[in-house]
Amino acid sequence: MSSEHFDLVVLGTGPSGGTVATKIAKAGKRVALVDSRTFGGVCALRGCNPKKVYVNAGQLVDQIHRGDGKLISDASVKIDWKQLHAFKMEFTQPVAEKKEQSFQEDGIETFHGVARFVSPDTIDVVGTKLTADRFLIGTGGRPRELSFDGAEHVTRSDEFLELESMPEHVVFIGGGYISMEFAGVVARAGSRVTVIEMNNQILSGFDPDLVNQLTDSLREHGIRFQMNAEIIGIDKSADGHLQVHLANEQSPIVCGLVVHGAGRVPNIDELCLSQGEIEHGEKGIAVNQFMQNPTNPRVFATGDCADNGMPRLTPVANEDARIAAKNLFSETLERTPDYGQVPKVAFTIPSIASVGLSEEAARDSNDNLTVLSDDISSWGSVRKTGPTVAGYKILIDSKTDAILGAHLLGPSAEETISLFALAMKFNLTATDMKSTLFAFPTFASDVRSML
Ligand SMILES: Cc1cc2nc3c(=O)[nH]c(=O)nc-3n(C[C@H](O)[C@H](O)[C@H](O)COP(=O)(O)OP(=O)(O)OC[C@H]3O[C@@H](n4cnc5c(N)ncnc54)[C@H](O)[C@@H]3O)c2cc1C
Ligand SMILES: NC(=O)c1ccc[n+]([C@@H]2O[C@H](COP(=O)([O-])OP(=O)(O)OC[C@H]3O[C@@H](n4cnc5c(N)ncnc54)[C@H](O)[C@@H]3O)[C@@H](O)[C@H]2O)c1
Repeated sequence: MSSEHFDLVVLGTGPSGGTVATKIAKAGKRVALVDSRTFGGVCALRGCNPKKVYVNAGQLVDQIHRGDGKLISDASVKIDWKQLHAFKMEFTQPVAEKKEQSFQEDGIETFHGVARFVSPDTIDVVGTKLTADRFLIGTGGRPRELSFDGAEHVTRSDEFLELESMPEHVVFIGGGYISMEFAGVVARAGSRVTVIEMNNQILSGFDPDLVNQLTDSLREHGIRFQMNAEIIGIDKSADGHLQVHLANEQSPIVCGLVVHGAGRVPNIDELCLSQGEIEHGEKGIAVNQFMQNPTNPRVFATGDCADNGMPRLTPVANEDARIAAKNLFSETLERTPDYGQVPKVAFTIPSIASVGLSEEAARDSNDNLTVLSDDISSWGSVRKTGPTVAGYKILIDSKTDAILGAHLLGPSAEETISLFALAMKFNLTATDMKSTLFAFPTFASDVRSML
């Protein structure tokens, strides 16, 4: 059994682990990098990037259908899942090899297999022992375990992204990011869609009024919602159909595919963290403001597996990585993350976005709240794309003119929200934004009219 010593061992090659490994290796340290799956992490291989290829297809079909008889005269387009999958592979296929090669060119030693702590300064990777002065854990997240009978029939998001055909009826469990992004594409491709949500609202982190506006529009596009629903089991019939049984419903929902969109949890179960004396809990690996674990100071954690109190998104993982890289070998720990205001976007069709406080939180914390909001489906910028839904809600402190939160729905909401994130990070007031000349005609130029 071999054993090697490194300055730093990094677990996970996603946006956070990969970045830290590269920065520290470039600073001259001896670095090992381990992943249990192909190199590249969730975002590049099984998350943000491949997902966006699918969303682009759904948006394209949507825009063509909306423009029928207005912008164009023949809207006969369809999604070919086999072709779409092949196009997605153009982006994902080269990642693993290119990434690993690039890590090795930076002098990083790469290891494949599940990493497990055997002591506070040693991990085991399929029989090889790696000891280190520092460890960076960036093992990300995984879908939450589902506890009902027949959960093995549920397709996870990474498996969904490998499908080359889509059945006539698809059921999504949960009405969060993953379900609502995929559901929009599947519906635009012509399949029936049912979303089963345990709560009374989908997309819980977004503005409820805009979510209602979006939900009404999704219903018009044939997406069916079962709210406040509890799945008690899934059966597979002899002909391959799945039957989803809900509490308080006599007949099961019959479909060809059930997709997991019921939340993700930190991917830490296999790490044997207790053997490494690493404090952790349900929300992930404990970290202080320097991204360091309080019970094993050799260990730092970043991204989706870290209990950093932040949304589990790539920009957060990147910021964690920036800070961990500064602190890992620093004699004085002083760098802390500057997350600013993290913009959130669900790439629904059209997209919904949010930054800063919700209306409820702004009301609780501010006596001088002004709420600017409207349904802007009839605005020229929106109608020029063909009819769709759009709206906004902007929260302002009427005394200081500070922007407290911004919530957008509609074409380009995914881009426009970052203007608000920038304004809020650098304390621009509502008047500052309103007095800025934005290029016209663009969705950004609508911001002046919103304020
Ligand atoms: C379908 C989907 C779509 C998403 N879309 C977006 C989006 O549009 N925008 C956005 O900001 N975020 C999105 N996310 C979230 C985003 O992917 C994550 O926040 C981000 O990837 C987290 O990065 P990370 O560095 O924490 O680790 P990850 O990217 O999760 O990578 C972790 C790596 O660790 C490896 N690993 C796990 N356990 C071990 C072990 N024991 N030993 C060795 N290696 C291990 C894994 O194989 C993996 O490669 C999406 C997620 C999903 C699932
Ligand atoms: N655009 C993006 O930034 C993006 C896209 C995809 C994923 N992500 C990340 O991945 C995470 C996971 O995504 P997700 O969509 O799986 O989770 P989510 O947390 O966004 O939503 C999960 C939903 O499932 C519901 N739910 C949970 N268990 C259920 C059950 N048994 N039956 C019915 N409903 C149930 C919840 O009430 C919730 O509405 C996100 O929180 C986000 O951090 C981000």
